[in-house]
Amino acid sequence: MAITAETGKVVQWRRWAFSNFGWVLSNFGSLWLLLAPLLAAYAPRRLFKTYFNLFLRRHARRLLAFVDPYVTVDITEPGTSAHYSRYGRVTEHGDSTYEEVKAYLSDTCTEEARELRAEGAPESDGVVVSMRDGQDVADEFRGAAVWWTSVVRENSQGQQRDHTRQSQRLTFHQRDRRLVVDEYLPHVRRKGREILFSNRRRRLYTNNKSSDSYRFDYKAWSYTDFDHPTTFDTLAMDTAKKREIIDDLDTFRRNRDFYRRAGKPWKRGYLLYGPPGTGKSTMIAAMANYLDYDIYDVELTVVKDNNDLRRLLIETTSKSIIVIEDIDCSLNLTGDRATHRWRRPHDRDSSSGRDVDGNKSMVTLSGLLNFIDGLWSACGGERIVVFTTNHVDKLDAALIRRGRMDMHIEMSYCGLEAFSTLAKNYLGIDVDADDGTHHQLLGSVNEILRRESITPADVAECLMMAKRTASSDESSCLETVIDELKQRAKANAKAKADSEAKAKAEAEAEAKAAEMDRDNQWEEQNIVKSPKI
Ligand SMILES: Nc1ncnc2c1ncn2[C@@H]1O[C@H](COP(=O)(O)OP(=O)(O)OP(=O)(O)O)[C@@H](O)[C@H]1O
Ligand SMILES: [Mg+2]
Repeated sequence: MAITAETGKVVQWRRWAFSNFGWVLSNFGSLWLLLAPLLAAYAPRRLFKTYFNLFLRRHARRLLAFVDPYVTVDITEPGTSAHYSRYGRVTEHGDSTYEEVKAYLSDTCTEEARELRAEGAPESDGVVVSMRDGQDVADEFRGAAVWWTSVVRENSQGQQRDHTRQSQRLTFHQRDRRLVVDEYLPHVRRKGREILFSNRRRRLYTNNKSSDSYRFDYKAWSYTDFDHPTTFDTLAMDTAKKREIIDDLDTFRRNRDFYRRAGKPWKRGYLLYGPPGTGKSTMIAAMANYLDYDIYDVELTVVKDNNDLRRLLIETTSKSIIVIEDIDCSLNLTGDRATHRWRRPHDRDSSSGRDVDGNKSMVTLSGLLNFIDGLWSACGGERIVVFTTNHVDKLDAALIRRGRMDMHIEMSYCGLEAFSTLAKNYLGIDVDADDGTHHQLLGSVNEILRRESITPADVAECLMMAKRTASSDESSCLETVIDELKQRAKANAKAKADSEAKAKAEAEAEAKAAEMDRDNQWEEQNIVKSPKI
């Protein structure tokens, strides 16, 4: 039988008729009712009344279940103390079921409903379409038919509109009770949450100074809307490597039940390493856009101690990427785990371990390890942790071991595949689809990229220059790009030679200073030891 709102109406009608019929039967149709005067005559009056009532009620319930096998559940709008959370409107107790059900119905069932209502979505520019009061829609779950009705209840405080509470009423056959309660309703909530989540704007969070936590309006995180245009399509890197990362993210996202079965918290760590300008931050944006997650960008230097770090973690939501950029710049690698302090050489007084504001950070390496995979890290689930670094060899092995940082991704210099993505992004030239027209030019590009270490950021800059100066002709565009790449390679080589020369000069100066120190010490010792004349 096709399940429609009409069928739902019939069920509602039958339900009404049966329930009244059932009441009549249970009160007047029972044999016990006929025997009641006899019993009343011989049994003590009070006792008779109590037993008779109990008996009637029990049997009335059974009879009702027989003649009216339909059950209803109301999911009522939260009270006036409700507010909006990340997933929609919730009460003080954080119950967002009503909003989740509404979102589910707006997506799944409204095709059938003819009278709809539209409201602005709380966290996006979109609208939430829901059923008008009194409308019915049918749904089916694993062969069980259910009907949803939107109903309005007048609150006991008055008849004004302000005091009405909206409910979504679910009707189903009582034989499906377990299926509906244990599986269908959780399914509706999950789907509704997903819909609310995909409709909202994504956020980029950063942590506030924990030294301000005494302020009454202190919040651990501040945020702005996250609107980064990068996707995996525009990310320039080796295609096979990109595919591997996307597959890994998919596997992570899909395998909630696997993580539960395996007894592992539902989270995954990625370590992105490589020279500056190879796309580590860009990769994080692509991941967030692909997964539709928020980003929590942790600035460790303003975190006071391990407790504050833990508090930051607790205040993150699931479906998020927690990022610590340039982790090598924050970590002081001397000392044991307990005394590893986080500091940036340029903004800390190294003798006191204080930041520029004089606040002492007590975050230790073990605090950070707990942050990543301690007991607290399991709360919420569905989290990704990303570290970026330019110097992977400087990091403590415990920090990046597999299990903490599950996947190590090297972001490296630009190759021809990455170039072809960038050429498409910036110039609209599809190098892959080239029929041989630009064979020679591409060969030159390939040769330069193989010979020189040019980062995707540098190539992107060259393409921008070419776009500004060259004509729309593809060949002349590519020629300009080649010129730019050559110049860039020359400039990089010069910068490299300069920095090597500078490093060499500094090393020589240090060696000279050390030698002078040694000479001075030797002189001092000899003067002291030589006998006075
Ligand atoms: N792989 C890439 N794909 C696309 N664009 C890239 C890529 N790498 C770099 N870019 C471009 O270069 C700019 C700088 O890249 P990004 O900030 O991601 O580098 P990074 O590796 O994070 O550098 P750093 O180590 O200095 O933080 C980006 O804004 C982007 O335009
Ligand atoms: Mg970066």
